[in-house]
Amino acid sequence: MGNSWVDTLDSFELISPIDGRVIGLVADCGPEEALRAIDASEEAFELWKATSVDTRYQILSRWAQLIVEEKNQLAEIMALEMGKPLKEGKKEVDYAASFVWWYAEEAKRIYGLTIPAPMPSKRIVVLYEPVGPVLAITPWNFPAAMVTRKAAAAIAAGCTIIIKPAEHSPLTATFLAFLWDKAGGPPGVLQVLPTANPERLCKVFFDDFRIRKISFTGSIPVGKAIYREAAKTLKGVLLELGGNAPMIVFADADIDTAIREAIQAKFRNAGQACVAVNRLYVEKKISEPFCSKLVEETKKLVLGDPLLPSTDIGPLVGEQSLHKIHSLLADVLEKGGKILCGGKSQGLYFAPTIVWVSDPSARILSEEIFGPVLPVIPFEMEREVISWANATNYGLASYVMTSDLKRAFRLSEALRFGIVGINDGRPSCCQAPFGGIKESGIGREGGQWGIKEFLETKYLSFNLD
Ligand SMILES: NC(=O)c1ccc[n+]([C@@H]2O[C@H](COP(=O)([O-])OP(=O)(O)OC[C@H]3O[C@@H](n4cnc5c(N)ncnc54)[C@H](O)[C@@H]3O)[C@@H](O)[C@H]2O)c1
Ligand SMILES: O=CCCC(=O)O
Repeated sequence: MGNSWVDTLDSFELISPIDGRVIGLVADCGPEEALRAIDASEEAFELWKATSVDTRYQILSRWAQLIVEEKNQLAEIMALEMGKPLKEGKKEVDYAASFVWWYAEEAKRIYGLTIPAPMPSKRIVVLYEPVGPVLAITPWNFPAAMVTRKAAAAIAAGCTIIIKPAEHSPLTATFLAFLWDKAGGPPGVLQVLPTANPERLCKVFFDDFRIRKISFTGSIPVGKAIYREAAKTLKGVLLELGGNAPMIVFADADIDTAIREAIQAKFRNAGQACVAVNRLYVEKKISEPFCSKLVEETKKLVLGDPLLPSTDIGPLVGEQSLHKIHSLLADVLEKGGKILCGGKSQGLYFAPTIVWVSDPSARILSEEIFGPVLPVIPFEMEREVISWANATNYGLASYVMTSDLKRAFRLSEALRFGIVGINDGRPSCCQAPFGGIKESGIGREGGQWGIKEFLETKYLSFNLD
């Protein structure tokens, strides 16, 4: 807390999904620690908001550098605490650092405005100021990038930030805080409070007027609850919630590209990504050859110990995910579907699976799978597949595979999602606006949009008469 490590009365066991072993005891922060953190955050805010953008740039750059230098260590921590394979973990560390580099630079570009006034004696000036202390609540599936995507933008804007990481991944966030300290980050600007009881801890933050913004990434039900809580003291909210991404493959697509991108978009992080393909619509006239090639490529993915460099897919994060996936598959099979490959699990290790779905009422098409299972559905008409793709309350990512330029534009405009990947299964990057519409969220992270979430607009009216 501040920049010092604090002992708590309680702790909780951190269990690795690799083999169910206890890998550590983590401080279980409660209301007392929450209040201390808010005091420190408020005190630090007065100093941090007044720092020069050069200072912010230098500290953030050093933080980014240290994150990259500790890539192997961070990847190992992620593998141990939430099961991400090392090779993916290293990519995530680069992705996490890219936000810090980006916002180190973006701090320099918080430009105000002057506006021609209605009278010769008046001047209008518009300034952007940091919103104040921020609470960030992050998920376990991208334990490094979801922290830096929020923290770097908030800190660059001049805010202070308190991070409450997910119960499955407190160590990655804590290690990032250690690196922040090492980079010369001042006390109280970035704090991490792990807990086994998020509701009890976060109530203190929700009720405290001094927290002026909540940036949340996680599931839709929790996002909605946070939205209600934030309303009590009218805090701003940034909500990055779940997805149910369609990928539509037209017969005119480059099939090798479509398969490569589908595999990438589905099996990254064992399907535990908000932008993961949840429904793969394939034009009927190519569906058979497409599926056999897709199955052939999927079978090449290596399932196993995430600490081994050859592993592509590690364990699921917990039992709850496992039960959900088995139940979604059982429902598909009951409704006439067919497993084309995979479908089996051993412990938390679930084989990469392709399943043919013939009944549109299958639950797997309307719920977020969050695991390595790819449902394939044939279609015949463009208009029909657009309406199927849009028939969801989710609105995060969507994908179109086509070589027809006119179709690419038509589909980009017709799909009601915040992100459309055109022949691209991995659109996420630090430069672009990431976020959803409908129930997938409010606001955007990344690029020039991410920093604006942490800025207020102030209007100065000068009367020179
Ligand atoms: N849109 C995005 O950018 C994005 C990115 C990653 C994950 N997600 C979504 O996150 C979900 C998976 O992550 P998850 O299982 O960790 O989600 P989750 O909603 O269960 O938990 C997310 C965070 O909220 C905390 N939390 C849970 N209940 C809370 C409460 N009552 N008060 C305060 N905090 C609470 C958790 O401890 C965790 O830190 C999926 O739906 C996925 O699509 C979205
Ligand atoms: O889980 C969703 C976040 C991953 C991403 O930023 O691509």
